[in-house]
Amino acid sequence: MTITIALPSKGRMKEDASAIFERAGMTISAVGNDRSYRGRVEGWDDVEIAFLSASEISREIGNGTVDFGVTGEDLMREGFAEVDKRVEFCARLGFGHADVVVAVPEIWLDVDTMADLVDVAADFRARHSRRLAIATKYWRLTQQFFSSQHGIQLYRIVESLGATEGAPASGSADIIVDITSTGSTLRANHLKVLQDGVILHSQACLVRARKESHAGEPAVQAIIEAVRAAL
Ligand SMILES: Nc1ncnc2c1ncn2[C@@H]1O[C@H](COP(=O)(O)OP(=O)(O)OP(=O)(O)O)[C@@H](O)[C@H]1O
Ligand SMILES: O=P(O)(O)OC[C@H]1O[C@H](OP(=O)(O)OP(=O)(O)O)[C@H](O)[C@@H]1O
Repeated sequence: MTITIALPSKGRMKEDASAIFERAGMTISAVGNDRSYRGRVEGWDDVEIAFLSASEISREIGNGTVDFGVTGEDLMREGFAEVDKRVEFCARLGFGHADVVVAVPEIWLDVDTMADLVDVAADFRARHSRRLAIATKYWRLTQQFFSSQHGIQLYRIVESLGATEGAPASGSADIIVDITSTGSTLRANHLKVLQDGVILHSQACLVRARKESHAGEPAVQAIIEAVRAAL
């Protein structure tokens, strides 16, 4: 059986992902020229590498079109409902750290917690006859956190595909849910993270598609063990 591992072809996770595999004793080389999107692993003839973007990798693992991949936990959890049934998070790799957070304008002085936001959402309805607008590209995580975990139903999601932190200032939304690592983008846009507003601490993970064909396949376990030993 050939096992396909999807690794980032570009972006912030590319170098660190390759380095982990190198340390795991799995040296990757491109098949064909340097711009090839296929690779192989020296000494592991049953393994092939597919180079894809981080978001493509999460999709392909969730669909089971690849066996393993390195991608952000946020992308996996946003992409698929009940993701733990579809995939196994085999290892947290110690890079690509970012938190998915709820952030509000700094000038909302009396809003510091999700409980405060419950009041704000009710207030918006009563005073402004409209719902609290949340700019985000994390629809699923936002809905789970607001509706299921905090019982907030009075909100509206405004889809944002970039520059989410600018939405409150431009008036297209009231608050945001987005990823932050250093916090500098939030500060530059005069936004603050709510005290209990961290939805997910994300980092790069080795993720396996749960497939029946993996049972009793020695190479599957060997890959997991090699990567874990490299951490
Ligand atoms: N400061 C950050 N901003 C955004 N994402 C970050 C940050 N730090 C780490 N990440 C993580 O990086 C991953 C996205 O990686 P990256 O932005 O390199 O993908 P990409 O190559 O741009 O993919 P695509 O173009 O398909 O969106 C996510 O899992 C995210 O959590
Ligand atoms: O907390 P910070 O360190 O300021 O990082 C957070 C910012 O970084 C990312 O944007 P980026 O400019 O990387 O663009 P991208 O999301 O399109 O990759 C992310 O969308 C945030 O806007």
